[in-house]
Amino acid sequence: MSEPTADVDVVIVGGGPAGIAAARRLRDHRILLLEETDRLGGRLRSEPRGRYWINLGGHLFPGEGSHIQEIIGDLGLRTIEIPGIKFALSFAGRLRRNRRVETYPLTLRWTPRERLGLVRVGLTMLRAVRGWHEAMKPRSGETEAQRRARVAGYLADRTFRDLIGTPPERVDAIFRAAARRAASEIDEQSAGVGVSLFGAVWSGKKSSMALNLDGGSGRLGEAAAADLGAVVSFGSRVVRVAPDGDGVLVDYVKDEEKTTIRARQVVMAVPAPVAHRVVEGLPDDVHRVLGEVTYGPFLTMGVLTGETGPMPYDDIYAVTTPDESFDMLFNHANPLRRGARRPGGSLMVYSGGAPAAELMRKTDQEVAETYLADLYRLFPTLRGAVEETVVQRWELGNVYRRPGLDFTPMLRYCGRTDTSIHFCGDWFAELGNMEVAAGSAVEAAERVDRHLRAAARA
Ligand SMILES: Cc1cc2nc3c(=O)[nH]c(=O)nc-3n(C[C@H](O)[C@H](O)[C@H](O)COP(=O)(O)OP(=O)(O)OC[C@H]3O[C@@H](n4cnc5c(N)ncnc54)[C@H](O)[C@@H]3O)c2cc1C
Repeated sequence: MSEPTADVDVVIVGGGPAGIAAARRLRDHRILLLEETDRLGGRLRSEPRGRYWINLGGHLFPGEGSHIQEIIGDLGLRTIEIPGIKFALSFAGRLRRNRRVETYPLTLRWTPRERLGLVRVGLTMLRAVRGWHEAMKPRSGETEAQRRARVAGYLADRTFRDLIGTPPERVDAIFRAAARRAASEIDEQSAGVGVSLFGAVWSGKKSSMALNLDGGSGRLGEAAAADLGAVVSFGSRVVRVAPDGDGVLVDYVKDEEKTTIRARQVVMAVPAPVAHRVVEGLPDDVHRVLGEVTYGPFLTMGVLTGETGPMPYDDIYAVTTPDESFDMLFNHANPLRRGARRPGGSLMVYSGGAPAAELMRKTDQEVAETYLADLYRLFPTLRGAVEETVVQRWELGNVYRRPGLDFTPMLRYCGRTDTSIHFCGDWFAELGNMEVAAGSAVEAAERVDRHLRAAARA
């Protein structure tokens, strides 16, 4: 093991959207970004395939005025509008499309008992979503971090199951599939998490789910890596972060060799369980919070297709599929479907929560066979058109708030001015997304910047 060297102002651990945002904000200092894998982007991942891309991770980008849009613009990238239907529903053998999403269930054939159950849960949800929209509005004098904490507290004292009760099985199946967008089950996630999933979808034109990154979400990490250059060290797995006098020691393993570097400040831009494992010397309550943040798995499969004519899903971007082995299907070629229909296409299917954990234990080939069997049944014209499948396992797929998590020790810690280890990431929200990751990273980076400037003046 090499001797510690007092080398840099800031070490940033993790090169997902949070690490990228922090590195860009701190690039005027001497920084080093340590990333375990051979790429930046974290859970935003896609691979180019000709004019299409295979998508494997996050893909819905926030709009104008967001931190992510600022990064995208600075890097010379651009988001593109998704023209297609964002919330089709395939259920009981029929594909529902084109109507307002909240009315889909009303078009299904239900028994009187199911219909009554649906109306009951529908009214509960309408009230709760209205409350969520109210909670989302910024209040005067409030910082973004304070607003985020307040929204995370919305209906955080009970599970989503507590809120919706147990509706008849077929009604429940729709809610279960929708809830798995939070990589968890209805009885695991807080009611606020479940409601936020529906709130984002029921926002109509204001929906936050309307943009893709041109060329695929993987372009963000590629462009950021090119832009940051030599300050990124790939293949560098951080194994220990420990305060040391007025600095911090960071141990990392690269090419099987352990190196220790000394930094004045460290930004931890990794999932909470990783931070919990590697960071030492934290106050007990902060360490405990890191260990209590909950994640659920996502299993995704990208599908490259080579059809020569139109497909029944060409005008759709997303379909919820409660009857299938996957929870949702995305048509990643939809944003490119303007003008004449070009041959080929790209789809992604995913499972979240308990079914994802179960299916993840199978081999890639078994996963592909399971997913493809359902895809072919849904869209028989796909048979013979699939050219390639890529299976991706995300064990820490998404973070979701469980009822009862007291996040205040972490927020109090972030408010301190005497710390050298800072945290950011999507786990600062009740439900992970790239904008929270970037926003919390900019806040952490600003604390670091203030600290370094104050130290330089002293
Ligand atoms: C299938 C899927 C779909 C999603 N869809 C969307 C979406 O449409 N819109 C949206 O906003 N969000 C979506 N998300 C969530 C979004 O991807 C995350 O919220 C976001 O990537 C979080 O960014 P982050 O930087 O906090 O963490 P991550 O993206 O997880 O990045 C963390 C980085 O740290 C690195 N790392 C971990 N441990 C170490 C270590 N010990 N040493 C060094 N490096 C380490 C990792 O390799 C990784 O690069 C989706 C996620 C998945 C999996």
